Amino acid sequence: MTTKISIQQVHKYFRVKRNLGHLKETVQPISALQDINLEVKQGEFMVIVGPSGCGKSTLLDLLAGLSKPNRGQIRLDGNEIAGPNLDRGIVFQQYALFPWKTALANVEFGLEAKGVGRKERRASALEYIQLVGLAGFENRYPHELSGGMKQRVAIARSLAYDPEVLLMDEPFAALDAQTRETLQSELLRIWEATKKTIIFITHGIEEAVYLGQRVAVMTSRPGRIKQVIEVPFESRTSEDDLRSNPEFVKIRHQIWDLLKDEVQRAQEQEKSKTLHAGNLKSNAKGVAANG
Ligand SMILES: Nc1ncnc2c1ncn2[C@@H]1O[C@H](COP(=O)(O)OP(=O)(O)OP(=O)(O)O)[C@@H](O)[C@H]1O
Repeated sequence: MTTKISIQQVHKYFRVKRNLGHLKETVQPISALQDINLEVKQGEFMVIVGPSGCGKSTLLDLLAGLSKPNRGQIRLDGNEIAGPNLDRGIVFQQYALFPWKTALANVEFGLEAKGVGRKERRASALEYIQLVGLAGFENRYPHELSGGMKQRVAIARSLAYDPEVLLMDEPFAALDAQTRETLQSELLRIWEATKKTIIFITHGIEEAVYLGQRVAVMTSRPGRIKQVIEVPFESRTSEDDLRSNPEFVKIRHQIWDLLKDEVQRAQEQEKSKTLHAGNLKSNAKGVAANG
């Protein structure tokens, strides 16, 4: 199968200002991603899983073209990603819908950006509203829709302008467990129907194994790809209860084994960051009291 996205030796760091209390403010680089290498095939469903703060969203921003790597390259169909483009659709955790537009008008918006005529726009938007299971709700405003429905609109909007790749950053994380499971299987159905290449980011191991044909497991910060696990289920949508399939349970354990040390390390990083910030505060107070 042809390579759709190629990530080669990507490094990303941020410059962070540190106020050392009594000392001058300094700027330090924080390494967010280190030596990321990953190939995603045309039509593949690739899931990226990793502990909190490991750089998942940073990687997605690079793929979206919202920021640039400090080193390395990301290519789409062999061309280096130079910025945001309609060839990539993004779905975020927060629905990012226009509150003053109906569900249909929200979906049409992407088509407007692409210069599609009014009549065609409406027909196409209705088709996508139907694809995500929202027929009958097209004239509702976002505040009249549940969280799951809003996320369906967001997915329809991203699909409507027919991107090559769908980038999804924890799109179901804010939903309740039942809605999340429903949307996971809906997404698989949509993926099978549209044959899009999907890169899906999550914290959830079960979600990763359920959705991904392959799951890339990341290390704690600086994020690297620790291992890529194949999930060899032919058709996820035709299996009744995939989650209790022994192979599913085995892969879930395998990923947890890879992740648990990383999660612990990420928690320790978080703790020391909080402690450090606390010390700086009390240092600064001490200086103020002494001065
Ligand atoms: N603009 C920025 N400036 C400075 N540091 C940043 C910036 N964006 C991200 N970081 C840092 O880079 C690291 C990776 O952040 P990122 O949001 O990509 O992680 P994540 O894996 O998506 O986290 P989460 O799962 O909690 O959403 C974190 O330590 C974060 O604090």
